[in-house]
Amino acid sequence: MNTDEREEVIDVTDVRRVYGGGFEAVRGITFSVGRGELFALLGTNGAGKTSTVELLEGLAAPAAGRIRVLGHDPHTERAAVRPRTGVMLQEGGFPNELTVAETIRLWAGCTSGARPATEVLDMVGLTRRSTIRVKQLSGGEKRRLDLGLALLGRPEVLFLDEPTTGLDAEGRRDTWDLVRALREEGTTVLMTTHYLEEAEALADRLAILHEGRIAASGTPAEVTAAQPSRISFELPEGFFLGDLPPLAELGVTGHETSGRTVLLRTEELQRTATALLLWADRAGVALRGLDVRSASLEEAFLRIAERETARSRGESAGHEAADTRSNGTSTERAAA
Ligand SMILES: Nc1ncnc2c1ncn2[C@@H]1O[C@H](COP(=O)(O)OP(=O)(O)OP(=O)(O)O)[C@@H](O)[C@H]1O
Repeated sequence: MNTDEREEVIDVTDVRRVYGGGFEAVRGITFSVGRGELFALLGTNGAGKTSTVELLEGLAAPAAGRIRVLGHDPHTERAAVRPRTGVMLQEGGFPNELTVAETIRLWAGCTSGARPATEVLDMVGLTRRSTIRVKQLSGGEKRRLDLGLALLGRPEVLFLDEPTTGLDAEGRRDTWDLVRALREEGTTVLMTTHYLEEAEALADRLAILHEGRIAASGTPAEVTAAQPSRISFELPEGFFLGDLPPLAELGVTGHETSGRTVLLRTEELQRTATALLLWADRAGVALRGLDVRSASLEEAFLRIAERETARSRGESAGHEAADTRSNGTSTERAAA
């Protein structure tokens, strides 16, 4: 999409969220989502995903920063935003005694321009479960009902908080297909997920949150391209690692060996792979089990989480050291 044409449907600038006890769960995040885009928020447990989504849904006001959804403040102008958005929370909370169809009709009664219940049931694959009481649904079926309710009002913007948690593989694929179809129709989707293959499959862009801050963002390809690629192979019989050309000259930034299997990491995949294959050719050997691949989103995620955890440990160690220096005499006195 040409950036000049891009219509920002969700616009978040330097937003913070502080809970009652003073804990800062969201520490100054900035991102935007264009119309028809699917944006995924990723992060380890407690990174601040739900805290962020709740702000976008207008359920709470940010402690600082600015949020616009469809051009409005979702908290103070909730009446303008809410009818145009669909929300699937992590915990649905339906009346247990109603059937699936009754639940949809009840919600439809409060939704202007609601889709017919039969259409919603079909979209989320619950047609054959329509007369079942909600309390008898499986966890995955409840997630589908949740999604159906979020879709009732034909939302322009859809917030999905872990939409496929608890779904089996088939249910997850069905949900992906549905989300893709909605995006094709122009729905803007912001979702959180713990499934990195889900983000890789669906997201146009994503952000990885860590301790309330955005640690990485971009298209899935951009986020993974920033991580080293991997080349693995078996060392030919009679050869040792030292027989390869110097690894640094091959552009290798790290390596591991396990038995005869060698794993090389490189940020210059083409150069390293070419040099390795030329070497094998000249040496007249075959590299068995040769596997050349870019980092997956999962690898990128794990490396970013490791890096950020190390950084925050380093920062807190630095602060402790600074505290010790500033209180140095008292520590020394205590030790004395
Ligand atoms: N009501 C609350 N009061 C105080 N702290 C809270 C509250 N809700 C969440 N937190 C804290 O805020 C941080 C972020 O929580 P949040 O639920 O946003 O994370 P998350 O990324 O959605 O995690 P998960 O993947 O586990 O759902 C956590 O440390 C959590 O303990």
